[in-house]
Amino acid sequence: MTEQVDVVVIGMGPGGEQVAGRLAEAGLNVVGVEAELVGGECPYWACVPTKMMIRAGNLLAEARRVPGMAGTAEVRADWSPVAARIRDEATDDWNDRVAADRFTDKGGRLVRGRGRLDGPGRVTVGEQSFEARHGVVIATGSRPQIPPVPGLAEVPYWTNRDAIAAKEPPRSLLVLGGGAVGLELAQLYARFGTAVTVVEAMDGLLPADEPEAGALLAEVLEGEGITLRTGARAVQARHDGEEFGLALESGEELTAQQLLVATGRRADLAELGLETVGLDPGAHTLSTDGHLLAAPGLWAVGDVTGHGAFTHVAMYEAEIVCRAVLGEPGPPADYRALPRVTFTDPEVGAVGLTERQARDKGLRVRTGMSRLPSSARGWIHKTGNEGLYKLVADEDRGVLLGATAMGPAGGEVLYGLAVAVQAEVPVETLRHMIFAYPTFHRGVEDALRDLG
Ligand SMILES: Cc1cc2nc3c(=O)[nH]c(=O)nc-3n(C[C@H](O)[C@H](O)[C@H](O)COP(=O)(O)OP(=O)(O)OC[C@H]3O[C@@H](n4cnc5c(N)ncnc54)[C@H](O)[C@@H]3O)c2cc1C
Ligand SMILES: NC(=O)c1ccc[n+]([C@@H]2O[C@H](COP(=O)([O-])OP(=O)(O)OC[C@H]3O[C@@H](n4cnc5c(N)ncnc54)[C@H](O)[C@@H]3O)[C@@H](O)[C@H]2O)c1
Repeated sequence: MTEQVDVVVIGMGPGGEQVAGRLAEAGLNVVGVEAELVGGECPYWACVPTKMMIRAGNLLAEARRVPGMAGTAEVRADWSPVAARIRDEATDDWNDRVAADRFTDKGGRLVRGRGRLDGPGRVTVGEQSFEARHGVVIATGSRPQIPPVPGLAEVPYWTNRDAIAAKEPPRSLLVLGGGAVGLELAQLYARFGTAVTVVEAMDGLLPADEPEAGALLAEVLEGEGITLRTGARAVQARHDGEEFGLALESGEELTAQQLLVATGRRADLAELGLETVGLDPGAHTLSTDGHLLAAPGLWAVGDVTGHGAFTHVAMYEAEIVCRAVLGEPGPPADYRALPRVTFTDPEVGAVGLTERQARDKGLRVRTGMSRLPSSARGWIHKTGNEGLYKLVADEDRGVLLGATAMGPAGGEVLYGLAVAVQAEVPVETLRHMIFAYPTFHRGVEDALRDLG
């Protein structure tokens, strides 16, 4: 028996939950299908618990900055309140009852299991089958991408999930991948006393960001005692029951109690039945139009679209899909001012294009940079004041294409820059603004001056 409904949402992470909840509230008959936990990766194994862990690590770091600034402080790190907060406050011990109730209270129907397309508008979940009058939304997110390093598949490595569920910090940790996941976790574990080594294949950390930001972050992390190996290729992984070993192409072998693989994420589209709606199940992401339509009556939101693996992208796309399904007017998706923040200390906030991306597009680019320690606020702040601002301007149009705000409040400073990129505020207008003294964001004025 096939049940007739209005909409089926496959995957109830931040993107799917938002679509399904809002459409149910609007009175549609919505089925939300979830294979694991309603809420997805973000609240249970990603954004929320990592930011709780980072908050704890940053508290330790701030306390260690007291000497020479405000007296003396004796700091003894203890992981137990961190592990307890993750269980009690962030994840309810990885129980999604609150999130599931939130959806059903809006009038939605939750079906537990793995959803699969079975032709246009049709979805099966185990023995159950649904036909969706308005359409189907794919919001199945992503999972860790494990690189083909010989031996890696045979060893009990950690992914982000294990790093978040850990009941105590390991004595030593090898982190494969110097991107956002790897570096946020590397720094916070190091602050809790773990001896951390990061192995990154590219020449610098955060290779998708401005190289100046990656270089400064490397300096900061090394200053905190983290060992970095950049431009390093892992050629063999092993585990002898006690210890992990990672052999590098250089001949060096790194060892540690734990190995965290943080080398990116990929959408897993193979088992979704995409071939039944004329789409390629071997694709890396689902291609969509400006209103997130992947095929007639089939929308996609979140990590599966490849527009940026961030919760704010999933939620932004969810709103567009809701409008499309409800027939409400609204603009198509616009990713020009996509913001992203890596919550290391200092935070690395970025929006729009990097200098390299802008030049690769053939644009005439001018850049401006300022360093936080030489701003008034940076000088006042003193210890922990590392940071920089970099602006990328389109010389022909006189507007910002992108910007990086790195510093103690880099993610917050980013907001003004994101508005400037989104609204195409002329650089000339930005130059004649008043920047409050002595804020961290005043460094943006210095970077504007450096734009020339
Ligand atoms: C360690 C870490 C930290 C992060 N920190 C941040 C951050 O600070 N800020 C930020 O913006 N982003 C962050 N992210 C990224 C963020 O978690 C993701 O971009 C976000 O969760 C994506 O949401 P989504 O709805 O696309 O998918 P997901 O959250 O992946 O949810 C997809 C859901 O679909 C379910 N599912 C999959 N296949 C099926 C199926 N066939 N049937 C039924 N259900 C299915 C899954 O079980 C899952 O619950 C972080 C990621 C990681 C790994
Ligand atoms: N604060 C945030 O918003 C936040 C935090 C964490 C994750 N995320 C999201 O999750 C996504 C996944 O994060 P991630 O850090 O896993 O991926 P990533 O793509 O950001 O970084 C992965 C890193 O691993 C490196 N790498 C790949 N293969 C390697 C190999 N074999 N050996 C050594 N290094 C290798 C890459 O060069 C890259 O620097 C991010 O792109 C981001 O969208 C966001």
